[in-house]
Amino acid sequence: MIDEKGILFILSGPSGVGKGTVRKELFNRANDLAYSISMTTREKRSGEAEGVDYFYKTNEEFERMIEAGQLLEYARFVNNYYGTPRKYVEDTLAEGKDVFLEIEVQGAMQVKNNFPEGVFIFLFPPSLEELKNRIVDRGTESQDLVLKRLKEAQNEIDMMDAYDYVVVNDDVNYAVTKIQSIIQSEHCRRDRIASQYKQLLKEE
Ligand SMILES: Nc1nc2c(ncn2[C@@H]2O[C@H](COP(=O)(O)OP(=O)(O)O)[C@@H](O)[C@H]2O)c(=O)[nH]1
Ligand SMILES: Nc1ncnc2c1ncn2[C@@H]1O[C@H](COP(=O)(O)OP(=O)(O)O)[C@@H](O)[C@H]1O
Repeated sequence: MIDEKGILFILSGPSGVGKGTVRKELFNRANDLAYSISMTTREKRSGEAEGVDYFYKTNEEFERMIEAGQLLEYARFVNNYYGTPRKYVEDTLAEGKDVFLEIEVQGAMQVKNNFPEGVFIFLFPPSLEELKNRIVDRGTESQDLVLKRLKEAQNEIDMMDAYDYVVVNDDVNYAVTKIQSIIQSEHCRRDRIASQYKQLLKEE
């Protein structure tokens, strides 16, 4: 294989659409993807653990990482910072392993600038009403924050055209199967490009 680097997959979409749920199910099904655990300044929710769901940082620590260029992308989302550790992603891709990011839309757009060869997947709600129900039913946000997240969702949906794929999250299992198909297709596409390249080398 000519290109032995892993492929970077980015799953994004509005808050409450089911990114976390879909990502967890994707990683439950045996595969050799590496999940990049993000840094955040938001408070740990009950049931979450350091180094599993996020690396929890203070504002000061996070801003020091930004200044030191340690983040591949970062965004402020509903009054908190969220960011992707650059070194983990670059080292893992260099080892030939695929890396999977689950991030919000502003950050995904930064990754698109730095890593245009990444594969961008937008998770789409069956309807806005259903999106609202999911955020409310999850019960992690106050009413004020639910409204903030919904307002943000409208802006995020406007960015959908910038993505390579749109997956409707009507049913978790079906959405995960579609994402697995995208991963397989992208490997076949990469192999095709590699085989064309090999052919070119032979002809030289
Ligand atoms: N830009 C960026 N967004 C992230 C990162 N990690 C998580 N997010 C996104 O930040 C948003 C808020 O995450 P969180 O507070 O965990 O809430 P939830 O995902 O809605 O349950 C979600 O859209 C996440 O996908 C990251 O490293 N960078
Ligand atoms: N396909 C689905 N059908 C019904 N409920 C879902 C589905 N996917 C996720 N949910 C629920 O919606 C809520 C938000 O999901 P979550 O994964 O936290 O979203 P996100 O990470 O995008 O903010 C959760 O309560 C989750 O159980």
